[in-house]
Amino acid sequence: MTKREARARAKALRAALNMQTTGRDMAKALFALPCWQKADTVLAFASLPDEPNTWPILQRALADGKRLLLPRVSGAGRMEWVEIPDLALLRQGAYGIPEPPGDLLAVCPPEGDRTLLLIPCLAVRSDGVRLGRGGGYYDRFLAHAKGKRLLLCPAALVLPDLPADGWDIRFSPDEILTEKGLLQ
Ligand SMILES: Nc1nc2c(c(=O)[nH]1)N(C=O)[C@@H](CNc1ccc(C(=O)N[C@@H](CCC(=O)O)C(=O)O)cc1)CN2
Ligand SMILES: Nc1ncnc2c1ncn2[C@@H]1O[C@H](COP(=O)(O)OP(=O)(O)OP(=O)(O)O)[C@@H](O)[C@H]1O
Repeated sequence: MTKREARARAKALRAALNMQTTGRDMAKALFALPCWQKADTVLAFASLPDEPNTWPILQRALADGKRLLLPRVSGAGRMEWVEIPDLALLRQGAYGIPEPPGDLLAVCPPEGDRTLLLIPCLAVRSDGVRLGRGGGYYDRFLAHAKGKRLLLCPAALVLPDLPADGWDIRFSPDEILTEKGLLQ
C-alpha cells in the first residue's frame, strides 16, 4: 500500500466517525492525565472537520491559564508557533485551517516537561508509526521538538497495516491518545 492509498483509506474510515463526540471524549480523557494537569504550555492544533474536534481542548487550556500555541504554515512543509490568548483571534489560513493572524509574532516553544505537544494524524500504525496529511510538517517539527508528546488519534484509526518511511515519527503506546484513553 502506498501512502496515498493509506491516506484515502484513512479518510474513508474517518468519514464514518462523529468527530464532535470523538473530540469531546478525547478531551475528557486528556484532562484526566497528569501530563495535561502539569502542563503550563500546550502546543495544539485547530481541528479540520475530519479530525476530532479540538475546540474543547483549546478552550480548556485558556480557561486553565495555560499558554496556548497554535501552528501557522510559514512555507512548504514548514510551520511556526504563535501564542493565542483568545480563540476569536483565529483566521482562516492555509488548507482552511483556523490560524493565528499574521500580525502576531511567532515564538520559540519552551522546552521542558511542562510543555505538552498535541499532534494531529490521519492514522497511526499499531506499532506507533504516524501517518499525516502528507506535507511533512510534523515530521520536520518533531525531529527537533522537545516536550511531552501526545498523538491524537480516533481508536478506529489505529491500524495494523500502514506504509512508513524512514523519517516518519514513531509514538509509543503511552503517547497515543484515543477517545478511550491512552493506548497503554
Ligand atoms: N488541524 C490541523 N492543523 C495542521 C495540520 C493538520 O494535520 N491538522 N498540519 C499537519 O501537517 C499542518 C498543515 N498541514 C496540512 C497539510 C495538508 C492538508 C490537506 O488538507 N491536504 C489535503 C490534500 C492536499 C493535496 O493532496 O494536495 C487533504 O488532506 O485533503 C492540511 C493541512 C499544520 N496545521
Ligand atoms: N525531518 C524531515 N526533514 C526534511 N524533510 C522531511 C522530513 N520529514 C519528512 N520530510 C519530507 O516531507 C514530505 C512528506 O512526508 P510524509 O508524506 O511522511 O508527510 P506526513 O508526515 O504524512 O505529513 P504531516 O507531518 O504534514 O502531517 C516527504 O517528501 C519528506 O521528504
